[in-house]
Amino acid sequence: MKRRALISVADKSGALELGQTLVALGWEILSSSGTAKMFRDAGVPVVEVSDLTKFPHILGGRVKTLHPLVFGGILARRDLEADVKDMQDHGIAGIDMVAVNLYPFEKTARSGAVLDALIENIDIGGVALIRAAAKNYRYVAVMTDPADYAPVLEELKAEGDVTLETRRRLALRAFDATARYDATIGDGLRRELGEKPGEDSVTLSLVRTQELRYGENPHQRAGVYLPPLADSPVTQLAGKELSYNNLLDLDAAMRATAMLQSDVGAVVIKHTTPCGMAIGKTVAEAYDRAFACDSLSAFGGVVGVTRHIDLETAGAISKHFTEVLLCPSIDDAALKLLTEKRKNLRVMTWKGGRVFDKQMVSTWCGLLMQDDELAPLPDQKKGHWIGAPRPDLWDDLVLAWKVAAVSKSNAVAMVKDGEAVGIGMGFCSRVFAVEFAARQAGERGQGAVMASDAFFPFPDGVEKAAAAGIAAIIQPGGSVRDEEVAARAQELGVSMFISGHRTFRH
Ligand SMILES: NC(=O)c1ncn([C@@H]2O[C@H](COP(=O)(O)O)[C@@H](O)[C@H]2O)c1NC=O
Repeated sequence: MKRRALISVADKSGALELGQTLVALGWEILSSSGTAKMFRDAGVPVVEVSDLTKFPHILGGRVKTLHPLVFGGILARRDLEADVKDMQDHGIAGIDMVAVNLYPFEKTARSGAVLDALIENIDIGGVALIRAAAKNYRYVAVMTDPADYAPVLEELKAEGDVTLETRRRLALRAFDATARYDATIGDGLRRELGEKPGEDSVTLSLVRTQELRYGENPHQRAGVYLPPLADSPVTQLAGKELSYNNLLDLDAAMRATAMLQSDVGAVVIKHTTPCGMAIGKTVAEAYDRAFACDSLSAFGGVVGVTRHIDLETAGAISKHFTEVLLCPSIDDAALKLLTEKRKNLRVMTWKGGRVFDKQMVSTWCGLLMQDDELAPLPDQKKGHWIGAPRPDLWDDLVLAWKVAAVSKSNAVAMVKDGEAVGIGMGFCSRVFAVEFAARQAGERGQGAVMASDAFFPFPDGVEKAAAAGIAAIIQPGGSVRDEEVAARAQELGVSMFISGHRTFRH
């Protein structure tokens, strides 16, 4: 008996050669209407599915291959007596190979098509054919990608058959392909219908869009993965390929510049946390001030700015070694200067936007997911002052709040005149964070303000801040010792604003 292949493909590349070779090897080809026409036009013998089933393609192609003579031929277990009897009783002939690729839902969604077009590009029969063939891989070879044709044909010629090992591998890939297809449909329809994904169970399909040279360390393999319908929100204009650690720092720079968005601001990130952050009248000024906070640590940092980069800013940035520069846009002349002076500098533009609404962290206990919101800003109407209100220091308090909110916990930030002068971050004790920030600030701590990303568990952090010359503190409150802490601040003449919310970043 002739072996039979069902070929039903939306993407017809390579399909003609596949059919021709199979026919030359003595196979019979079975195809749906468009694919059958392609074979007929090229003079390749083909049986159209509707001729086999004696049932026409109906509903404009919505039902073409969905028929027991097709699915029976794919799903029958050739060595099971009951299945063989069913095949004989119903005149079903076996189908030994299925080559199917699906209606281009992803391409249609990316083209901005409306709902009707999206719906018509949801493949039903093709997915069923693939799943049936993959389920019955012990007897059937399934190909879902034109790249499969050549190696499978070669094996067929060399071995006289597609080996079980190959059929198994193809089947597993096929199930991945249909899962990815359905996840993409879910994403595309959700987007079109303005629905948010559910939270009880999450279907994520991710495609590796970039293979990274290595991960956090050279012995770790790594890559960047995106959902099929998502694009990276950043564009690289110059420099070496981003590394894994660059991407982590870039994320921190995106968050920090988003926090600074209402101002002309700049941030320098090291190890996913700011080592300088400031606002200024110009981007160049903001950058110089951000750099000055901790110029030692800023070496090899990731710089983010909130406004267009002109030649003056490029001149300022080019003075120092920077790994990555993130900006909304940049002058051609500024880019030229930067790339001439700093060949490896990766220049990235970002107009806003991000890939996921949820922040996902993989732990040894499972994937943690949380809302990925920017920290809420303090509001004088919602929080309250302890001691004398200092509206004159409010702008600095808000900036300090922003710096602490994007810094690693435990974090405190000291700010004076629109510029971070000391950032204590990543400490296990809040009092150590204050000591570190105070050491960095030195004389500049006199009359500065300080933000803390969480409450003070004891008065000691406030005492250290007062000793550094801090005039006002902003903190969430919420400690059992809040009253003791507030009383100490008043004794020391430090005004305190209680904002009401915490901004941990572990
Ligand atoms: N409805 C069906 O019975 C059906 N069977 C196969 N297809 C798809 O039809 C496409 C090929 O169609 P044609 O050979 O007519 O160009 C393939 O992408 C295949 O996945 C179908 N179409 C969609 O569901």
